[in-house]
Amino acid sequence: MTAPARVIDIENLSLTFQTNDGPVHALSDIDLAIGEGDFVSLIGPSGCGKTTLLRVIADLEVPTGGSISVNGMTPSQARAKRAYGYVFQAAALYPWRTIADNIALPLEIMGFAKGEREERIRRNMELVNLAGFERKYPWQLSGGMQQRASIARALSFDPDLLLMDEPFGALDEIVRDHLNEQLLKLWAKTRKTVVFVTHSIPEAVFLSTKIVVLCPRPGRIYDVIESDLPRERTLDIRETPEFLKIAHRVREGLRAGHSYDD
Ligand SMILES: Nc1ncnc2c1ncn2[C@@H]1O[C@H](COP(=O)(O)OP(=O)(O)OP(=O)(O)O)[C@@H](O)[C@H]1O
Repeated sequence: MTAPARVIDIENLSLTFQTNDGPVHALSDIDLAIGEGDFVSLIGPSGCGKTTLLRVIADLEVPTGGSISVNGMTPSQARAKRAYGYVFQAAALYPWRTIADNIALPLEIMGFAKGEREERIRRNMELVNLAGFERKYPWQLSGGMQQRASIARALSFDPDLLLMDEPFGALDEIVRDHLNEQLLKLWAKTRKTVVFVTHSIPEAVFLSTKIVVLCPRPGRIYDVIESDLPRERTLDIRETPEFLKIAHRVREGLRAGHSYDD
């Protein structure tokens, strides 16, 4: 079996923000390889650079040192080629547009013809189990449904890479569990590569093929855990010794990198 192609290659990457209070070392000495079809979670305490790392991949921040390639290109080339879809913590849907019209937005910007737009809206709404809600407005949907709509929007132009910044962080645990299961099914069906930011240990372990534990000041990688759980999982897996072992290692990493002075 050949090794999966590299989608993201990060070497010795750093990013220092210059602020009025002096430099902030948001990322330091980051080395990370993400293969095609991987589901990678970034987990760590507040301020350890999770969002900054995701934004570097998305070309929304420019590193101050080291190198990064996305699909073999610079992040800016990858962004120009629409290599990724981005899902934010808040669903960020336009309240004056229907769900279908929100999903259509990137397609309109990219100049897709009307028929193709409609087909993609239909396909992606089905993928996130929102068929039938096309004409609703975002405020008529629950928080979980809104997040599913924003995932459909990120997938509408069929990027190979999905970047997700704590998409389910604001939802209650039962809804989050349900969306985690749906996201895994969607990942299995679409074979996307996913980079997912979370604060939740069970969420990271349940979803990921690889878990990256970060620690702050400066933001750096403390541990990278390759999961040996089967790719097809249901929530019951959280009771198994294999799951608990990985969760334990993540917790140890978080504890080691944590400062209780905050
Ligand atoms: N534009 C910016 N200018 C200055 N400092 C910044 C900027 N963006 C982030 N930072 C700082 O960089 C560090 C990392 O921030 P980042 O938001 O990436 O952390 P995080 O791990 O995603 O945190 P959280 O879990 O709270 O979202 C923090 O100290 C933050 O204050």
